[in-house]
Amino acid sequence: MTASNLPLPPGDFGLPLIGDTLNFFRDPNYGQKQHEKYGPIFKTRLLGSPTLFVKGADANQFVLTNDNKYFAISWPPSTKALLGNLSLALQTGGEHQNRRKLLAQAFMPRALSGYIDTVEAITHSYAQRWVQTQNLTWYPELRNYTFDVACKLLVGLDQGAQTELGHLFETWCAGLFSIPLALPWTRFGQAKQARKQVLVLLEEIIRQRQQSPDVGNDALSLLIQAKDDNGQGLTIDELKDQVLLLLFAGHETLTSAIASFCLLVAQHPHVLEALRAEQVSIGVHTPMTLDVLRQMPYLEQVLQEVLRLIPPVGGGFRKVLKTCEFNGYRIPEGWTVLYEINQTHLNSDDYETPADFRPERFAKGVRSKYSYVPFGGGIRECLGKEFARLEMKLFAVELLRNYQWDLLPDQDLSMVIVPTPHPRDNLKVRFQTYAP
Ligand code: HEM
Repeated sequence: MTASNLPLPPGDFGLPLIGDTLNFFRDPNYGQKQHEKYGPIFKTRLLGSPTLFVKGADANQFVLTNDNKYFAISWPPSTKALLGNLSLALQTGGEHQNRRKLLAQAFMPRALSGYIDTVEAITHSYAQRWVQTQNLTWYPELRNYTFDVACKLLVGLDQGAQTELGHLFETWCAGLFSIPLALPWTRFGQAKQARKQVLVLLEEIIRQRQQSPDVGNDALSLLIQAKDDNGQGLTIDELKDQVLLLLFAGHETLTSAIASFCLLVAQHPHVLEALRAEQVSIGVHTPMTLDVLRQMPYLEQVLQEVLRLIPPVGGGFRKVLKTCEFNGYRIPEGWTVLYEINQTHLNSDDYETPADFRPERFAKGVRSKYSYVPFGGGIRECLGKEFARLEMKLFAVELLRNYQWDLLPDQDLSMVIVPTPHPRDNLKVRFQTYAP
């Protein structure tokens, strides 16, 4: 039997045109409920496109190892327009591979080692401010923190969140997943305008850097000098789009990840106690190095479990390039597929009591590569994965060694999922210095 004779997966297209779009965005448990009804693969309609939701290690492997053959990355029209044509996120095939290799130079171990001091210094200065404030609404602060780190490490800019670039970047971000109607008062229109202004500022930064005798030691300096296999460097237009992508890709995701770490650890005092004990056993190391950071197995397990239980990216969209078969079902050309990271991580075949926060479950590593995919996989696996893990660890180490944070009463800790998971009341805490 050929793929075109096979049945379509079960499911319901919902309302004409909009299908189940509203339920998908409004109900954090939408995927889970539909899977309970239809099994590990179901069809519906999202943003006008017939869409298949798939979860589980086999489905992830099928989608992620067939990028370029059966599938291609897919973004909503607003995101495409705001990222720009020269962004790695939109590039495909050989061009994507070539650019990925070039950009990866900013995330090699040598580059990462050079970022440690900067992350430590920014984390320390934010933490000192939080001690002064004591009672905090933490999430917006954590967003400023990750943006400051990204600005400094990517383009050498200090206190990025307070700059014009920071303000414009917020307006740009707000339009990324919006209705693509470019009018002066729409979110998309304002974001397009902000994109133009952001690109002007990035161009100024890049030109100054190119003319300066001091090349700097941030990602931009590496990207300005980087060459592909043909000896070609990035043009200024491409540099701008790629830097904008990197600023975006790491900002919301990392904020969500460190906020979830703070929340889950505050809710599980025995985990906090074991984390602190591990830090005591390691002792003080100045300067901190990648090697020392590798000697923290329990912290590693905790961070893995945080990204399992509350993955910052819930899944990835792909367009079907060619009709194919999965698990006896037809996957028709032109449809959209969403591989679901969050639902995969809640699979009880791979994780005992999957809803519980139990870092020890990772003591023996992950069961299979595709059952644990917080950073995706295959040729589009997160480019900033090692950088993200480094920043999460440095942030955690600074807090575990020196501070105490307690959740304030009377707050709504239920999760908002869009654009990335965070507590509805933005995580209110009492933040103090810690003396063992
Ligand atoms: C905890 C933090 C992060 C998480 C959970 C995360 C997750 C992901 C995931 C799931 C993908 C693949 C999406 C897909 O398959 O469609 C991805 C792609 C990507 N990420 Fe991350 N990410 C994080 C941090 C970062 C950071 C810090 C950077 C860079 C500074 C970054 C840069 C990228 C880029 C450039 C891509 C696109 C790769 C490509 O298309 O080839 N990410 N990320």
